[in-house]
Amino acid sequence: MHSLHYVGQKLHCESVDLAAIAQLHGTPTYVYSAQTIANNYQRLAASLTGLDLQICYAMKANSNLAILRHFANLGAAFDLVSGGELRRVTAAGGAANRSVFAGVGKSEAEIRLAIEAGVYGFHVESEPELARINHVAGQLGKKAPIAIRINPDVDAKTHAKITTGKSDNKFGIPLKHAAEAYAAAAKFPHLEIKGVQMHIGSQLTSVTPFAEAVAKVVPFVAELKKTYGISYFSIGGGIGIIYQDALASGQQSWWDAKPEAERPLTPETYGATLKPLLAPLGLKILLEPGRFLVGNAGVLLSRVEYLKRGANKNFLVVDAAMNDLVRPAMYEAYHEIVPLTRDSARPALKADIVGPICESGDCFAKDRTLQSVGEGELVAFMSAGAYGYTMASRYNTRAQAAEVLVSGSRFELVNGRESFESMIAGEKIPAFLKT
Ligand SMILES: Cc1ncc(COP(=O)(O)O)c(C=O)c1O
Ligand SMILES: N[C@@H](CCCC[NH3+])C(=O)O
Repeated sequence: MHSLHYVGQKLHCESVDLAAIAQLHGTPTYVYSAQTIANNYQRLAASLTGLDLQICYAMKANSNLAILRHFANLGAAFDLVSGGELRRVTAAGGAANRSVFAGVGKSEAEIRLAIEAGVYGFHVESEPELARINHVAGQLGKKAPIAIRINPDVDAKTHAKITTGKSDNKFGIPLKHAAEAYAAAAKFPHLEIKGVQMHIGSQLTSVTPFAEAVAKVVPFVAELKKTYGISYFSIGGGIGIIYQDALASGQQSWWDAKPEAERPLTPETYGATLKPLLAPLGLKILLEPGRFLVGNAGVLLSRVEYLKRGANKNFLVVDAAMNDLVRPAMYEAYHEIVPLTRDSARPALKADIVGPICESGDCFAKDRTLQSVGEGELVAFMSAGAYGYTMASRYNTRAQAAEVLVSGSRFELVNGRESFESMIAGEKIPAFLKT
């Protein structure tokens, strides 16, 4: 469920007409719904009541400071993957001491920053990393809390580029080597073994791989509790969202019309399936959802620049591009595209929806049929709240988009459109080129 819906013919986010935001702040602009995020968060937390639960929002999905503060207010901690993300948590007023630090390539400087900030746990991805964390903690005269990321070798049945729990992915330590890794960790004087972690992939639309992975590692987790007295098990993130039919799925009626067996993965199914596997462990359970919490809470607003006729198809050239939203180019991802003002009396148009960047891959959709769009009109790319702005680049010297947060009938710019001056601020012409 989400808060994007038509009021009459105008697409709204909560009570705000999205066209008013586009008018005021221009396009391309990301818009997020605070209400949808809160609903997603509370619904997921409710599905696991009874467990000692901490949601660590995977901030790589959307790390705007306003979004982070919203999560902090809701009681979330954070799953972070870089020193930069840690600094964002602090800047937003989030709790670093309840947050966890993942990633295969943590630098010494990042480890130092995280120990000083008092992170809850380092999610360690290799044996050399154990040695490095121990070394830095020793220099600081501290003990660093760690959990080892287990790679359970389970097929997440998602896009090949976003699966992480198979043995040929770079993530985690294979289950069969994990006992040895923990034994190695126990020997380091500046490490405190605190937990265990796994994350099998992103955009999972069935609960089966989650259940398979949890069931596979639970016996080992119970062993760790006995041997090392670990206190937590992080089962990662990965819950998928609806990309096709994104707009309609915001309404209860869409769900009611579907037979139970055909409903996409819900937090209720996720919770009901995993709770019986996790509860007997008697451990704190951490979840690291990203996309599920923010994906359907965001849209990317864009304006149609041209309707161009090709030899055998139409091209709708919009002012957003792959630098703003790279998912279609990178994963062949589907994003629903809808008009901000609908008019069913107008003929439908079939076209490729493309951006202005000089790459054939700068294509959001092929042969898509859109209702009521033409030159100068506004469209929304649905389900763009996760891995949208955070994956943006400046390719073709395109400024990064603006971001707006909506709450009820209020909205505020939470990141202004990047200026040309700030894009080039770090660049300079060296003396030897100056004549
Ligand atoms: C360690 C870790 N935790 C959590 C996530 C969040 O994933 P998602 O946005 O699919 O929930 C990711 C990204 O896949 C991750 O690498
Ligand atoms: N960035 C990806 C998901 C990868 C998640 C990060 N481990 C996406 O847009 O779907």
